[in-house]
Amino acid sequence: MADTVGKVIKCKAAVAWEAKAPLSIEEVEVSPPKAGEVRIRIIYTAVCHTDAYTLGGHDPEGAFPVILGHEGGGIVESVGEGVTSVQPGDHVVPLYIPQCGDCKFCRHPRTNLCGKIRNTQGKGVMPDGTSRFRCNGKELLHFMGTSTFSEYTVVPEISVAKVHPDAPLDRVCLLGCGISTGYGAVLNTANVEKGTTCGVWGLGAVGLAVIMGCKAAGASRIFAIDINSSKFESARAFGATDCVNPADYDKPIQQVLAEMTDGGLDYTFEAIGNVHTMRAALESCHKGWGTSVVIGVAAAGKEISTRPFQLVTGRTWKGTAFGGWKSRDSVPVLAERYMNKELKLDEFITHTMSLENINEAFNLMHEGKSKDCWDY
Ligand SMILES: NC(=O)C1=CN([C@@H]2O[C@H](COP(=O)(O)OP(=O)(O)OC[C@H]3O[C@@H](n4cnc5c(N)ncnc54)[C@H](OP(=O)(O)O)[C@@H]3O)[C@@H](O)[C@H]2O)C=CC1
Ligand SMILES: N[C@@H](CCC(=O)N[C@@H](CSC=O)C(=O)NCC(=O)O)C(=O)O
Ligand SMILES: [Zn+2]
Ligand SMILES: [Zn+2]
Repeated sequence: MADTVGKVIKCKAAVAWEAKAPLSIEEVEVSPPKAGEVRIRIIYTAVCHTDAYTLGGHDPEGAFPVILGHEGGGIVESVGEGVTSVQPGDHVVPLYIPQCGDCKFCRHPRTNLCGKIRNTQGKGVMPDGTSRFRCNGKELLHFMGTSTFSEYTVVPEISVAKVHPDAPLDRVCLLGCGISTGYGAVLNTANVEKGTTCGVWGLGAVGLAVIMGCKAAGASRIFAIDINSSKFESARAFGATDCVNPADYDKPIQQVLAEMTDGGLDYTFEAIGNVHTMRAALESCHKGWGTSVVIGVAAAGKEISTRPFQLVTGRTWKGTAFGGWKSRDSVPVLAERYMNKELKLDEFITHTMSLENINEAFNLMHEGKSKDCWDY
């Protein structure tokens, strides 16, 4: 048993004191887990565009000061009273969509949006309404129920997926968000069939994972659409058959794609978070049956629009959170798929750095150069 059990742990964390300011590396105090909670030593974390979105002040739920981060991999340090599904030493991935197994969402086969702790999680506190983090005498908020930008974090038991001990944490941390999301958007939310045509807007980690899913589903053509043509090489490596930069055309991308595909695509995915590309993705779907899936998270106040006629004439507009995966059940399975070489993770890692350089990781993400993963 670790000698930290039951005690406050002092460790390093990247604290977001306010929106639009760089993260600050601080010594923080992490309280022991209460009943039904798990304290995790985070070994690796990655950055996701959603961390930048919240830090940028675009999240209507964003509150500060906070410890961001939601793509982590770690080892259970200690557990609170009544925790039975994990124990100290287990390798785990924290989950921003929990799975209680009992709420009406968990019992419904068509959603993964467990509702058990959504209200407190959205307020940045644990289910009992309090925080486990303090810094310089001030309370810090949790983020997405995970707060992986800290060497130690505390999460509810229902927000932890136990993975195989041989699964490398520097890789499977990516299953905490972007890769699972893009891959699941294809396999769960859209249910892409063999031989169909697909298109994805935005070739960050999420968009590349969409391409990986489309390839796994047996799509006949996979269109990769981005305004940054330097992304096309990796898109092709993941399985894109056609790369299109809307800036190369003097007509709307909807029209370009309709001409290239005899009327439009069977499935489209928006992985940017821009309401204009969400509209373009919907309108690039084939009349009568095309389905478009919104993955990107748009800034506070933004709304989507299209002519209702687009839906009247048979297109479907859907969205996905965490790729529709029921999280505790699915993340261990995805980790096994990685270990069996059925799912790529290594190829998504562009940089490895230390926690001290986290602001550089955010800069690289803003420059469109990275999927970052670092160790502590
Ligand atoms: N629904 C869910 O559960 C989840 C949603 N997300 C959301 O998904 C989105 C994608 O995340 P991530 O892959 O990390 O993001 P990235 O920023 O890495 O990728 C987005 C890509 O889109 C490109 N792009 C920007 N504007 C346009 C445009 N107008 N037309 C075409 N391409 C464009 C960017 O180019 P450049 O780099 O040059 O800017 C970049 O290549 C984000 O909104 C994120 O918040 C993420 C995870 C889970
Ligand atoms: N807090 C925001 C919405 C942010 C959001 O949509 N988050 C996604 C995951 S994005 C991961 O990188 C999500 O799963 N949402 C489901 C949920 O219940 O939050 C807002 O208030 O608009
Ligand atoms: Zn994310
Ligand atoms: Zn539930």
